[in-house]
Amino acid sequence: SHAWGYGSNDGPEKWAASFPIANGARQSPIDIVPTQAQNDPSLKQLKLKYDPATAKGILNNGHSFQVDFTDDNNSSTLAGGPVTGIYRLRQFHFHWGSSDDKGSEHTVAGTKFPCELHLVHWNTKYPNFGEAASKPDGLAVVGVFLKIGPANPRLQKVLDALDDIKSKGRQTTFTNFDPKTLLPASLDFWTYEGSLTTPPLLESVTWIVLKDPISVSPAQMAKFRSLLFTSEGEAPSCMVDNFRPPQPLKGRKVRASFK
Ligand SMILES: NS(=O)(=O)c1ccc(S(=O)(=O)NCc2cccs2)s1
Ligand SMILES: [Zn+2]
Repeated sequence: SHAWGYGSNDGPEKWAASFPIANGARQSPIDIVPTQAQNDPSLKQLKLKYDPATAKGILNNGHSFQVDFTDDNNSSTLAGGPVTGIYRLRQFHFHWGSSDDKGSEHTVAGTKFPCELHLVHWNTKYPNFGEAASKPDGLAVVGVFLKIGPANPRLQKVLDALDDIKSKGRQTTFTNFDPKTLLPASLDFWTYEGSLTTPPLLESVTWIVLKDPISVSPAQMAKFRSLLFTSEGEAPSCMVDNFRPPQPLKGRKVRASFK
């Protein structure tokens, strides 16, 4: 079966058995080394247009939690930056650690952050998300680091919903939310060609990792860690350390949108 997780028996070191692409040429995440990233003046400004009315629901999927968006029109889109065409927002989710010294998937010159936000978009040149997810230019994921600091009021609506989705399979409505409020002031980014960081690990993602983090407080991190990997009725297992470690660069170039 394709049951995978983040434990010692089903975690990232075991994924290649069911998903051989885990050892592929463009796997994610990676360690971003700023001094080795090349500034590319041809990179366009990132254009993010999000309509809060497209927020639909929030779900504990047993690996993370995600906020899903209606993606049957171009109300919430990404364009510009390294991509050609228009990509539609599908969902956003997070990865985090059991303590503040780890949790992010991408690292910056070896530095780990306690949490990382991913906003998942799919290329509208394909008929739907599933089709796009299997194409080399099918997805674009914006990554945002979270750094310990003052409580971030913009996170609160998301964190307050977690009480209703504590265990795997729980979902609830989540509307009228603008994910743009979760972004830092600067949209400076690094970009490289990579993959999904969870099975099926498809090599279809143009990664757009923002240079500047947003803040999260220790109390807010505790809310993330209050979720469970497990369903109601199972022996509870805290949802923490749901991150894949950095993967080999294998000759890929990381470009920077800034000097
Ligand atoms: N951490 S990440 O942003 O790289 C993501 C991992 C999984 C994502 S998904 O929700 O798009 N499902 C992926 C798919 C399932 C079946 C076909 S594709 S996004
Ligand atoms: Zn992710």
